[in-house]
Amino acid sequence: MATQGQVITCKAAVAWEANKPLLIEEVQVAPPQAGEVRVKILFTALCHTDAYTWSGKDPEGLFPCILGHEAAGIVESVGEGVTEVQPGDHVIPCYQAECRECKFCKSGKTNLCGKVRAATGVGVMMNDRKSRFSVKGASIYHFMGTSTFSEYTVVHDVSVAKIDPKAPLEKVCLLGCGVPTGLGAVWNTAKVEAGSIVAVFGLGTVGLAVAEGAKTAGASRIIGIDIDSKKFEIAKNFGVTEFVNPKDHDKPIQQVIVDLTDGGVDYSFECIGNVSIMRAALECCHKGWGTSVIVGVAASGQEISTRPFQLVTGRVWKGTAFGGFKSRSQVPWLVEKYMKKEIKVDEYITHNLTLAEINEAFDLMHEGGCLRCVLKVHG
Ligand SMILES: NC(=O)C1=CN([C@@H]2O[C@H](COP(=O)(O)OP(=O)(O)OC[C@H]3O[C@@H](n4cnc5c(N)ncnc54)[C@H](OP(=O)(O)O)[C@@H]3O)[C@@H](O)[C@H]2O)C=CC1
Ligand SMILES: N[C@@H](CCC(=O)N[C@@H](CSC=O)C(=O)NCC(=O)O)C(=O)O
Ligand SMILES: [Zn+2]
Ligand SMILES: [Zn+2]
Repeated sequence: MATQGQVITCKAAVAWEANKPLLIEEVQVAPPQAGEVRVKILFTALCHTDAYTWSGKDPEGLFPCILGHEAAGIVESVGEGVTEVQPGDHVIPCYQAECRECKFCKSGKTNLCGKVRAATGVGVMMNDRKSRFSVKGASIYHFMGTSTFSEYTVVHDVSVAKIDPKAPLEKVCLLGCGVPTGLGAVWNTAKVEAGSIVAVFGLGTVGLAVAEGAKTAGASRIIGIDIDSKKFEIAKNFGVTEFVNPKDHDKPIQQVIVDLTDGGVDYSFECIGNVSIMRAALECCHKGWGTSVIVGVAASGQEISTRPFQLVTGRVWKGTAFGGFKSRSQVPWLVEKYMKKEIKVDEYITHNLTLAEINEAFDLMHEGGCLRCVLKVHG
């Protein structure tokens, strides 16, 4: 292949500073080293976590960087020792790696992987602790080990899932983050049983995927809570059976939910990233068994609190990363489920733009009508 082993110059959206508009730059992307894969990104969506890091509130946020972690593309070239993917394979980059060798992977208790996390948290590659991106000689940090707001990116081989080449990349890019996170929070982390009463706080993509997961798990009631009543109509399509807008009530929202459910819900999910709502989500759970799962990502310095009595009396607080899914093993399975129409994906895509329009796409995220905006990255 003509580009193999060569530096590729291409377009990428660079976040030079927190909160400053992203700039489309000519970026040099170095060839993949041992254990690395260079991917031509065809489509990327925006997730709220990109906005969070861009805002400057992420303690791991480094600038300048190339954000983006919910995408799909085609392998352009591979470094030495890479055996599981080859040029031409269709792939989804995975910010949650899966090496199958580290103590996390072998534990059978978690989907977290320790192989490359120390490097991805500081915006570099494991091999030489350097970035593969530069602009006019200045190094640009990677983000979450994926950096998909670029025409080409370099990822670790443990951070890439090979998928069915027949899958439409402009849709299945969503299986890189938000949809699996919501489904997996229900199926893997909470393990919701049929007949359960479920509360979902925040009806963005992640919260709606929680609702979808709860519906397929056979939940009897799925209560959606959001401050924007316009979300309620669309939420019905994802399985939400009842809606509560905290603005319509004088009582604390946890009391409203407890009163609605004869003592509290079996499972609750916080899909916003607001520590006060995390408390409410725990405290609306039923005494003795109610379990609350934290999905939302809260800003640096924010901490959760509740009376320990809430836990003493049987409520359980959990959290989830990528919905507990083992990325390389299970993302291809999620793609197959989508192809068989067993899970929704298209329904979460409300907007389509191009990489050049990325700042408009971020603006859309803050408007009520946007779930996921998919960017066409090339041409
Ligand atoms: N743990 C993990 O692995 C992952 C975590 N995340 C995190 O999950 C969260 C959700 O992501 P995403 O769905 O993309 O985000 P969205 O912003 O699309 O969804 C959040 C929703 O919550 C609403 N909301 C805001 N404040 C409140 C409130 N006080 N009470 C009720 N609803 C409220 C928002 O309304 P409005 O739009 O009007 O503000 C919005 O509808 C984010 O924190 C994200 O970083 C995402 C992916 C993976
Ligand atoms: N750098 C952030 C960490 C944010 C975070 O918790 N990320 C989630 C994925 S969010 C995707 O949209 C995650 O998987 N966490 C596990 C991990 O190892 O990062 C911060 O410090 O707040
Ligand atoms: Zn995400
Ligand atoms: Zn591992």
